[in-house]
Amino acid sequence: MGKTNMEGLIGVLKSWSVHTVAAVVFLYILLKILKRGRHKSGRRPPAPPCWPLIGHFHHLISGLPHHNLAKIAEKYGPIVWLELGAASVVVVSSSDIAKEILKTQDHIFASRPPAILGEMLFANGLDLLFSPLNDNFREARKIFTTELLSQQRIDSFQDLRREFFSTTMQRAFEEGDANRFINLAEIMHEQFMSLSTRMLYGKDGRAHSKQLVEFIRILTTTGWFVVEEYFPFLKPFDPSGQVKRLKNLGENYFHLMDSVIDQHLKENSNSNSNREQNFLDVLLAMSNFTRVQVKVLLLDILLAGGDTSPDTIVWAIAELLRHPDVMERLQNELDDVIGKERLVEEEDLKKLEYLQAVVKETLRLHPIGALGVPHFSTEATKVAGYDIPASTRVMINLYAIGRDPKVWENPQKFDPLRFLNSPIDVKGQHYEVLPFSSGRRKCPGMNLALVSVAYNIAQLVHACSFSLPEGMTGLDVDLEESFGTTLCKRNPLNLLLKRRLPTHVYGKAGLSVSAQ
Ligand code: HEM
Repeated sequence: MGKTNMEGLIGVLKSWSVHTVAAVVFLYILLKILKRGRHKSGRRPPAPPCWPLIGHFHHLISGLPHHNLAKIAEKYGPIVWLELGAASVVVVSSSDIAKEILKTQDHIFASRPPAILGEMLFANGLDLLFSPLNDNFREARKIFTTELLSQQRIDSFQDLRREFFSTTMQRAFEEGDANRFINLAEIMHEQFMSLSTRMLYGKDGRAHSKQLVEFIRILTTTGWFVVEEYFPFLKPFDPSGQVKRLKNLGENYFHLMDSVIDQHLKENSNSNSNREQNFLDVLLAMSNFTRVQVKVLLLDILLAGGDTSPDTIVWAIAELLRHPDVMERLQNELDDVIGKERLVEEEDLKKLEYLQAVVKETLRLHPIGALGVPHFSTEATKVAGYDIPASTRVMINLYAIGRDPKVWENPQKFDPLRFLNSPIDVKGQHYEVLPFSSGRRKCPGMNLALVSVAYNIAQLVHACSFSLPEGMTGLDVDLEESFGTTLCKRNPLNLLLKRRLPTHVYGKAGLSVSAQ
């Protein structure tokens, strides 16, 4: 829910006539009375002051939502009750309470609330990301974890990752040779989009389909905040225009994927080769999956697996540029373990302890899913001694948890040393740092993300030297955030990339080696 989205809400409110306002206020009061009847008694978590009609929305109007919610938590405590229009929301900002939600009471909180985005683009939550806790969830999760994201499958994509990183590096060096800067996020997004579609259906979607590239760009850059989700009685009138926009976007995607699937089936029937099955083959062979379901499962990966790793890599490089001592130590580790006569390989990653610490520290400070994906309670329960009714949305402020001063010493400081010789990991067993969340809904792409992120950072730091635009030093690299599909760096990180190792090393790895 970024600033522009809140401006959208204000715009919608401003455009209402007196009659509309009166009708809405009436409906609001009615809703409140009904709700009070439903949640008769109980001790709710503390709540900041609330306004009629919009509830607590005004606390989120300016600034970034995860920052605002962290400030509210500082004042009202680690579990807070918010009314956002008609939706009841609990926001959790401490590791202890996150553990209660994601472990002790995972069976109650592992569902998803209904969402307009899920309805319009994901066929009413027929995918995994938006699916409530039901048989569809269990089946989708199983197919992801066994057929696409298992360790064996991840290993089988190693050559692809090497190939696509080489393409990225080649392009960056060509630009560097011509003294042109590259936007790191841009080339990383391109790499991961090509990689995702190759993993999913064996084709480089970026190279093959301009429409797909455009669709992903629109989906990830436009606001996801839909006013009507919080004021459901407005949905038929669609005052923000978001409902129609998402519906059109969904229809475009389904159409686009139809042609990808048709083409895939045609090529399969024409080919007598015994190529290995890809994920689309597996999905199409599932007799109980409809075509719509196949399309929304593919969209989960295009979306959840698309920007997440590249944006994390950009954060890591930005932090390394701001901390030359950390950059130097990482380069020294890479030079000691790999040497300067070859490029990094994925087998090297487990020997690179400091690199692993850099990855963890980046994820602690910059969890790209800052507020996770909303959870939803399926029955009434108690958390931290408070009564939480059924059908309550739960947001876990993963960003605030990673920076909790009660847990982390000097929490704002980028200091990978805190993870060296420490048992704390980022894989969901230690609730002090939860970039991938934990429990039944934990990110199923975690192991793939961890290897891809570590590999790309290692390659960039070992094989490339970075220069910033003239007059800039590392300290001028800003850490301003943008809150959208991912919590990414707001301003582009423009870099001039040159070769750091002897030229023949790149030649041996199949890259062209024109003089610098
Ligand atoms: C640095 C990279 C990534 C981070 C930090 C990250 C983080 C997250 C988080 C916080 C969630 C929400 C968990 C919850 O609801 O409690 C999530 C869900 C999900 N992630 Fe990731 N993710 C990353 C990369 C990936 C990748 C590479 C893929 C797939 C290729 C992926 C696929 C998914 C899916 C399908 C879900 C929905 C799971 C469900 O609803 O059961 N993610 N991720």
